[in-house]
Amino acid sequence: MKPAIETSGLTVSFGHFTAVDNVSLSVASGARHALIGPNGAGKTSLVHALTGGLPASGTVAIAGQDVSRMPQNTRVRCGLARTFQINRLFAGLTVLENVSLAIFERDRKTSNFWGVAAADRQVAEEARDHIAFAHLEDYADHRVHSLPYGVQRLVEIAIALATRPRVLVLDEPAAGVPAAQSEAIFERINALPRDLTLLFVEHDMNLVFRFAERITVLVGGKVLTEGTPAEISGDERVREVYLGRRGHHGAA
Ligand SMILES: Nc1ncnc2c1ncn2[C@@H]1O[C@H](COP(=O)(O)OP(=O)(O)OP(=O)(O)O)[C@@H](O)[C@H]1O
Repeated sequence: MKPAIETSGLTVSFGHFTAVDNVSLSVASGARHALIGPNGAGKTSLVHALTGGLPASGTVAIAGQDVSRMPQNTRVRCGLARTFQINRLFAGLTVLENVSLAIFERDRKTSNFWGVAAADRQVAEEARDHIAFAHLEDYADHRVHSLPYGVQRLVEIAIALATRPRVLVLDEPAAGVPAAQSEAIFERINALPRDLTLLFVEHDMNLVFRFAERITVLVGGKVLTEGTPAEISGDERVREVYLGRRGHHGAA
C-alpha cells in the first residue's frame, strides 16, 4: 500500500533562513505518527508545507497522488485535512451547527446555509456521525463558547472529519488544555477509525510515547532520525538534542 503521506526534498525558506531542510518523510497508511523536535525545529512549518499553507519546494504525495502544486483547499479534497484552530469555530453556534456548516462548506453550499440548515436532515445526520467519532454526542446541542477548552479542541477534530479526510494532521491537539485532560484528548484521537492516518506534533513526551507508533525527530529543519517509540527513547542523539533538554513544555 502506498504511504498516506510521502515527501521528498521538502524545503521551506524564509528569506535566507531554511526552516524545513530537504525533508523526506513517509507516513504509513493508518499510522499514528508523531513529529517531535525542540522549539524552532520546523515542525509547524513542515505541517504548513504538507497542507499547502506555506510555499515549499520538493514534493508531497497523498496516497501516491502528487499534491505539491495544489493549493490548500484542493489538498483537502484529496483527503489531507488539518485541524482548524479554535478561532475558526463559531462560538455562538452549537457543536452540531458548526459541524453542519463545515459539511456545507465542503459541498460549497455556504451561501444559503441559513435557509437550508434546518431543513437538511442528511447534513445533520452526517454531522452527528462526525460528532460521534469525536465522542462529542453529549455536547451536540451545546454552544461552543459554553464548552471547556479541551472539548472545544475535539470540536475542531469533528470539523476536520467533515472534510472526509484519509490523513489528519494535528498540530499540538492538546495545547492549552490542562495536563490532566490532555491524555483524554489523545485517547479520543487515538480511537478515530484505524483507516484514518494521523500525523501529530506534540511536545509532551509521555503522550508521544504512549500514542505514537512511529516518531520522526526534526532538528534544525532536518530529520535527525525516525523509529518506533522504543528506538527513539533509546537513541542517544535524541536524548542529547531533545529529551535531555528541559524545555518549557516539560520534556524531560
Ligand atoms: N513566517 C516566518 N518568518 C520567518 N521565520 C519563521 C516564520 N515562521 C517560522 N519561522 C522560523 O522558522 C523556524 C521553525 O519554526 P516552526 O514554528 O516551524 O518550529 P516548531 O518546531 O514548530 O517550533 P515550536 O515547537 O516552538 O512550535 C523558527 O526558527 C522560526 O523562528
